[in-house]
Formats: sequence, structure tokens, C-alpha cells
Amino acid sequence: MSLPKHVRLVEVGPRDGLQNEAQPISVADKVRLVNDLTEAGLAYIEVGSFVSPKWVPQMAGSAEVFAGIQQRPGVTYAALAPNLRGFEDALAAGVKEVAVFAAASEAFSQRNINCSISESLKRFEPIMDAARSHGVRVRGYVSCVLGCPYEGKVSAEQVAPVARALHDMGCYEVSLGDTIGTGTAGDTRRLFEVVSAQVPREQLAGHFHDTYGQALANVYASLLEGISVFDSSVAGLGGCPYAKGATGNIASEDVVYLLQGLGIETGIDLGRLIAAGQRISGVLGRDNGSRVARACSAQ
Ligand SMILES: CC(C)(COP(=O)([O-])OP(=O)([O-])OC[C@H]1O[C@@H](n2cnc3c(N)ncnc32)[C@H](O)[C@@H]1OP(=O)([O-])[O-])[C@@H](O)C(=O)NCCC(=O)NCCSC(=O)C[C@@](C)(O)CC(=O)[O-]
Repeated sequence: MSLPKHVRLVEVGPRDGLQNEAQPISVADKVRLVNDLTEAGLAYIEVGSFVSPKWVPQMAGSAEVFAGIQQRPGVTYAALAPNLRGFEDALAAGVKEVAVFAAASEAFSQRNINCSISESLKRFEPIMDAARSHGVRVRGYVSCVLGCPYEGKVSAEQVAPVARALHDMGCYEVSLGDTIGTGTAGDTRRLFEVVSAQVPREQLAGHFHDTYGQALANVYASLLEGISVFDSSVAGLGGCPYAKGATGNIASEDVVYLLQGLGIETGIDLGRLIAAGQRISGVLGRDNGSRVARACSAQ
């Protein structure tokens, strides 16, 4: 299969990235991050989550972040919603696209959203109905597609029915998340081979955490499988509050560098992206998780 000519990046730093930070992050810093990412040319930015603040305190204030950002026409600003309450709060904040999130492992589903996989899918149905009637697009996530922090190895055959259920209920795209970053390029190729028998490849995305240093290889393996949408996080921010030890997502800067080298178009200004990552890393007082950003900043 030939490589895609264009790849779309879903920037999840402000949500997946910041949700796991221990220290408080001001609304102003979150707004600045989203605006910087817009300036860098990201066409899709996940801004926050409308989840219980008791479960994920860092995402409290997502409505204020939406109110503060400068939205550029043509850019999608999305939020996570785990239930109808979250969807309604997102709608009230003017959100035009939401994401629902399920898991391929029962234990992770319980720890993350306090219900079984099938209960979670039932919980998403009223969101899909409400979204349809308000013209809101819904993206779906499946977590733990290559491994679970509680159950260990997860097979592609466990992932496929969950991805299919999200697709069948109306998610226009389903992102497959290697939440704990244990997957290899071989696992990734097999995953997309199996899942694409249930959901068209054009409607699948890859979401790789870099815990074992495999994320970039997994992006390349996905490209070979015809996948052309990837979630990534500026400066490699992140982790997952319910996946102990999981490091950040693959850094957006590193994916852009890889894609540029392959002659694949993203529309992203790498210099500006690096600057956005350097700024938020400074705010958080942590090292920039992007190797490309570190190398370029050292020159
Ligand atoms: C789903 C629930 C709410 C169930 O949590 P629950 O405790 O079972 O819910 P509940 O319906 O019993 O409600 C409990 C309390 O939460 C409130 N509540 C209920 N819903 C909401 C809401 N939407 N927004 C704000 N508050 C809410 C509700 O009002 C009540 O408040 P109280 O009466 O105790 O004061 C909870 O488990 C939750 O919020 N979980 C979120 C977990 C999360 O955000 N995880 C991280 C995102 S997933 C991820 O990072 C993976 C991904 C997507 O990146 C891909 C990958 O890498 O794998």
C-alpha cells in the first residue's frame, strides 16, 4: 500500500496532555496554548473535557477555556464528553465537535469511566441522538488497544467489536489508543488489519503513547496500513490518570518531522509548533518531551 499524500494531526495536548499534570494550570495558560497551536496551523485541537472534576480535576474550567480561545474558521476545536451531562455542558460552551471514549478492556473501562464496556456504549447512545439533532460531529476513542495496565495484552479481536460499535452508532472516526504505549510496529499493523475489516481504514486514526519508545515506529507502521489521521501532543505532553506510568502521547513535533521527511503534507509550521511546545513546557517547568524540539532548540 502506498503512503498517504496528506496526513491530518489531531492535537490532543491541551486535553490528553494537560489532564495528567499534578500542578494547577491556569485557564489563561490553556487558552494561550490553544491559540499558539492554532497559529502553528493545527486544523484540529482537542481543547478540554466535560468530565467529572472529581475524576479529572485538571479539566475543570474547560468551558472557560472555550470562551477564551480565538477560534479560527476551518479549525475544529473539540472536547471529550463521557455522558449526556458532559455533552450538554459542552454544547452550552459552544462546542461543535465532541469525542466519546470507550475501552477494549473491561478493567480499564471500570477505572476510567466507572462502567463496563457495554454500559459505556449504551451511555453514548443518547449523546449520539442529541449530537445528531444539534449538528455536532462525534469522534470515538477506544483505549487500551494494544495493552491494558490492569489486564495485560489486549488482542485486535477484542478491539474490533468496540470500534465497530462506535462506528455503527455514528462516530465519523474511531481513534485507536495505545494508552500504555506497549505496542510494537508488528502489533500495530495487525491491529489495523483486523479492525479495518470492521471499520473502513479512512475512518480510523492512531493514538500512540511513547512509554516504550515505540510510538513513532507505530505511526510509520500505521501509514503502511493506509492510516492517515494521528493523535499527537505538543511537547509530548501527557499520560493518562487511569494508566499508571503511561508517558505522554507521541510528540506532535516529532510526527511532523517524520512526515516532512516522507514528503507528506500536514499544513503545520514546525517552527511555530516547537515554539508552542517550548512555551508550555516552560509553564509546566518540565523538559520538552519532543526530541525534535530539544534538538532544534539546542542549535
Ligand atoms: C464518566 C463519569 C462521570 C462517571 O462517574 P460516576 O461517579 O460513575 O458518575 P455519576 O453519574 O454517578 O456522577 C457522580 C458525580 O459526578 C458528576 N458528574 C457526572 N457526569 C459529569 C460530567 N460529565 N461533568 C461533570 N460532573 C459530572 C455527577 O453530577 C455527580 O456529582 P455529585 O453528585 O457527586 O456532586 C466519570 O467516571 C468521569 O468523569 N470519568 C472521566 C475519566 C476521564 O476523563 N479520563 C481521561 C480521558 S480518557 C483518555 O485519556 C484516553 C484517551 C481518550 O486519551 C485515549 C487513550 O490514550 O487511550
